[in-house]
Amino acid sequence: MMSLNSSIFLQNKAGISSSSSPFSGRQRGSAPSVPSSLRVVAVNSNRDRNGSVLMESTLKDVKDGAASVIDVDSKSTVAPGGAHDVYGEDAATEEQVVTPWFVSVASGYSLLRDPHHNKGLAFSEKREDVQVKKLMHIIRQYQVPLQKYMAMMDLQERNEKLFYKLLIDNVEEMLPIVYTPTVGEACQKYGSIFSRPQGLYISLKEKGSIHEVLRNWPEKNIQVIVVTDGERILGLGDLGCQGMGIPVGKLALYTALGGVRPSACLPVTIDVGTNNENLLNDEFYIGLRQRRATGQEYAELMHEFMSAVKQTYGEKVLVQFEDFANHNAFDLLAKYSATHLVFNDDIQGTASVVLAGLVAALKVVGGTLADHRFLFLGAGEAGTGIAELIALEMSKQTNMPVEEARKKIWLVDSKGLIVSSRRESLQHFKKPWAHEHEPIKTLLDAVNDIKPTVLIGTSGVGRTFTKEVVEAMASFNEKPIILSLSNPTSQSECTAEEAYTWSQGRAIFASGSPFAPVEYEGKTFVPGQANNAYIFPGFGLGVIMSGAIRVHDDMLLAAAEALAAQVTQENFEKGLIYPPFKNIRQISADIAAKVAAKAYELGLATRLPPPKDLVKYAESCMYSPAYRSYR
Ligand SMILES: O=C([O-])CC(=O)C(=O)O
Ligand SMILES: [Mg+2]
Repeated sequence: MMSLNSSIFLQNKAGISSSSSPFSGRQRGSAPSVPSSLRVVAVNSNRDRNGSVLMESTLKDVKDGAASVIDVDSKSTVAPGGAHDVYGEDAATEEQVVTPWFVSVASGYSLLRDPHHNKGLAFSEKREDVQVKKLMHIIRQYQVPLQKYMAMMDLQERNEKLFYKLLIDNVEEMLPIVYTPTVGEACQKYGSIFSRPQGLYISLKEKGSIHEVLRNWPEKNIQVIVVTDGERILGLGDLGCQGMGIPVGKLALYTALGGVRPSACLPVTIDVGTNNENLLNDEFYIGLRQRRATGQEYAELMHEFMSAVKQTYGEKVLVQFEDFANHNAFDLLAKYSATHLVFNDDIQGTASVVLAGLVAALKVVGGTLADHRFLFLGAGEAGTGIAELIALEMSKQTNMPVEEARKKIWLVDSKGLIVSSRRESLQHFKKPWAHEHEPIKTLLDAVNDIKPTVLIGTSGVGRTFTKEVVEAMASFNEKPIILSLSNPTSQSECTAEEAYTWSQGRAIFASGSPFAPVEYEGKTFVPGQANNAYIFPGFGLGVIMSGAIRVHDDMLLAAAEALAAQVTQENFEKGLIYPPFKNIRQISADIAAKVAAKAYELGLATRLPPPKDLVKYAESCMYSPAYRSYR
């Protein structure tokens, strides 16, 4: 095995490949130490900007990214969004003058090639808006969503600020490109469309050296890691290390929707192999060609990763688990939630967004949570995660024990209704839902028997809410609530059009992936997008800005309530149970404030004293992609 240091190659949000990954042949040889000529430049640059010579002993700090060029805490109103912003740029207000530099001052050719600082043709004047317009014009000319995705990824590599400006200013149009559904297709074809590595790959071959691999990453002050092992990418199954598109996409939303600065975000894919035969036989597959490691081998690698993360980035780095298969997802969350700041987006983020939609929907259909009956198709991470959060909220509202609240919630899995006679053979996360009932095999029979008011699809299997199922829901509910949450669009349990048509326009419908508005009998229905993208960016911001050290369920409830409160009468009239994404940064600030307030209340926040106005504070922390003036 070649040395780890020799495998480093830095590019912006750089892909760094680890020694065993297929990219490792690209740049061998030199260790990643800073050439001495650059060190001299670093000294000079600091003499120029600060008027005094940097002490020799601080050179290493500069190189390691530990030295702060701008003392943000004391000189800027911008708080933790940039408090550890080594180069001061992300944290600077739009009016502040900053020096664009990494180890050396970037200028001329190197400045143009550095995506973090590049402004394209806008170096002489502030022409960012024109560039956004031009890029949108180009992207709209592509007919194929995957081409748009590739153009966006290319832009992210070339000009980071422009990428985020474009995404923020056109969020409703661009979300389906950089996120579900297109990101799903991108992951499936990742090997073929691959041009530059994004994120950090850690494979089984790095066992024993994960700490060193993490240290290869160019940014040192990481606040959020999104990590996957690629075993359950959306509803598409095992995509091995081609799942990297998901952490990259999720973190793009952390920045665009939640204002966490890009340099604080680290996408990670753990490569333990894949059981996907097509990928194993695909000549363009980019990961380890072996079947998945499991059991102790898997657990040890993950444990080393979790320990290395804490060792490298400290207690307060948020680790978001994403798209792990059920068994690992539940085990990892249970194992690390007491010792690390961890959050599972598929279990907890999805739960929070769905609870928010239900709380909002009750304003239309009436009743409290406890007055309703819930039936799920799918009893994995999302299904049981949502069910548990609903039960928790119901129990808080009514003072009934959570065990009682659970009895109003039924789950169907691939073997039928989950009932007590199946208890022995059930996976542990399904056991709390095994209620007393006759066995029922099919969803349709379960719907007709349980007569739910709310039907939620989390099965990862498309088109399972058939005409008969939706018609049955509409036969005993004036306004049936139907949520088709599986992603991407191909896996959605039914389409928006089917839900509205088969319920004669009475369904309150939302889906995980976006659907266009539907005309039914002269009325336009706008389906909401029940996707955790509403929650995790603001949730993460709230955690970071309060310095929270653990995630607590009450913080998820707080996020859900904050989101539900954003749905207006105007939204309801269109059939929406979520606010439009175009206001998402404001919504995220609000969610962040509520999550932070809860963290303070629970004694989990370490940034003291608490800011007086948490919403304003959240806003002040948010990264803005506007070009800065370079001197
Ligand atoms: O990524 C999404 O769109 C939502 C999600 O977490 C999943 O489906 O796994
Ligand atoms: Mg997910």
